[in-house]
Amino acid sequence: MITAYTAEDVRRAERPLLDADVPLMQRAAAALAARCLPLLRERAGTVPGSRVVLLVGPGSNGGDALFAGAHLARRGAAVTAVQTEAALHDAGAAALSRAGGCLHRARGADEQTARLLGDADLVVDGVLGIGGRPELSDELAAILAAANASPASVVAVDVPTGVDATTGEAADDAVRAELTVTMGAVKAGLLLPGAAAHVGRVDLVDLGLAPHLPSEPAVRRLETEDVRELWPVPGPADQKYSRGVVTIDAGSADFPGAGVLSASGAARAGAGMVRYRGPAAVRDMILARRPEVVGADGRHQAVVIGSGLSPEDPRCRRGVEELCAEDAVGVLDAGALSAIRPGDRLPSHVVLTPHAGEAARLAEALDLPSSLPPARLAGELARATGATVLLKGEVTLVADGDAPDRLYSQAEATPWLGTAGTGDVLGGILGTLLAAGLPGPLAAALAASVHGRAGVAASRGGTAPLVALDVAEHVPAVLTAILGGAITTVASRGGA
Ligand SMILES: NC(=O)C1=CN([C@@H]2O[C@H](COP(=O)(O)OP(=O)(O)OC[C@H]3O[C@@H](n4cnc5c(N)ncnc54)[C@H](O)[C@@H]3O)[C@@H](O)[C@H]2O)[C@H](O)CC1
Ligand SMILES: [K+]
Repeated sequence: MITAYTAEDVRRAERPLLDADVPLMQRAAAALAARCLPLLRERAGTVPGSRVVLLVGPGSNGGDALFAGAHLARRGAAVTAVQTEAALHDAGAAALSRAGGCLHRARGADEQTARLLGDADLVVDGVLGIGGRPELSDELAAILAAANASPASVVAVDVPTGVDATTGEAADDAVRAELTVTMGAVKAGLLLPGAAAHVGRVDLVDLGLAPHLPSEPAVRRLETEDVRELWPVPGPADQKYSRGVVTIDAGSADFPGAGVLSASGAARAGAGMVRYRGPAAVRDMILARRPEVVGADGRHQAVVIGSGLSPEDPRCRRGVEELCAEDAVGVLDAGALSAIRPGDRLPSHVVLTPHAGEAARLAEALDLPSSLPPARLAGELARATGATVLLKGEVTLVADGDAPDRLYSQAEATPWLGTAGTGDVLGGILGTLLAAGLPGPLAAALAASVHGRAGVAASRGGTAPLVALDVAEHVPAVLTAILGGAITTVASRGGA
């Protein structure tokens, strides 16, 4: 699991170490230089004679870059620091000079700055770190635009300049890095939607901050090993009812396919049983495709309501009222989201699954500001309803209904998933995880992760169009790749 923290959390965690004279900046710079070396070798062939440009701002972020530049200069690279402001980290600048590097004071993207950036093999962005605000002066924006246009590899120090370390809000010209080397702790903003196009790979440098960070990170991201650990795998004593029964209440005369897609997502994610409740015509269509679905309502552990329903369909409001019960477990999607009214209180095992447009409409219906950045919007919707909110997008966010400021952020998805019906499949996968007993926020993050991976697999690694049903059909292969080892162990233990 990746855990990420606000800029304030990180500043607070650094303080005791700085007070104890722990040389954090020297460690950060050495680690940064070590990560730059392979990129330089890849780009320029060898380090001696390669061209490195450091973009250096007024604060400690510039200090990191300058000390790292000194390391690279000692390895034979030609290092020039392009200074964006008069103020500079003095000790860092002195170290770079001693190592043979040069300084250039930029005035916007002046001729020399443009030439240096155009000829560079590697650009190190040390303009602003956690002290940076995303509003850029015209001069700075011009320098960053020239860096982004350069053919060089771009490495951001701590946070790409122009990206807010806590919220992820990004200026248009914010640095677009291939690699972000982040210091001490992953910054929350690096995992949030606005930053996604800017951060590239994120590599954490351990500075010993862990004991000083808060126990609750601002943002979490599940990784492959978390999916392996959390995904419900049946044991020898399990049977269909103990694994979990999901009822699908989706699909209507106009959108019958939503029922098929939602039921397929649930079935392929490994539900003990999938039931369908809804019009006979939709049921028959589901059964023609998925004979394993049970066409009669009955006991279940979770219910998925709303995909392929118009907001006026009485099933929507009925579904919301059903899930307002204290012990309710389920998913409200699409049409059912429009049936939520101010004052409805849902438990956190109920997950709302809006895309951006649905989230904005729901916010309006609940008298909340609708133009908030995604992380705030997800949190406010969770706070207002009590439900867990899964806000779909390139980066999917999950806000915990019981602790709305606690977020999960999952970024496995491919843009090929932007096609009709993939959200219905997600609702089904999520229903299965809820029916298996996972808590709302964890089920939502896990569903988003596996759905995204299934999208990548269905689009052959992001190289081909997919249809929504493909996503459901690829869930087992994704799980095989992740769980393979773990399940073999269980099976051989059972058989021995
Ligand atoms: N604390 C440590 O010892 C360590 C820090 N590391 C690195 O330090 C930076 C944080 O450094 P800080 O000096 O606090 O902030 P910045 O370098 O980001 O500079 C802030 C500086 O810039 C001005 N400013 C802010 N926004 C703008 C803007 N949009 N345009 C122009 N100027 C702006 C602001 O007023 C300040 O003067 C951290 O990120 C790490 O890189 C080490 O890594 C670990 C030890
Ligand atoms: K930076």
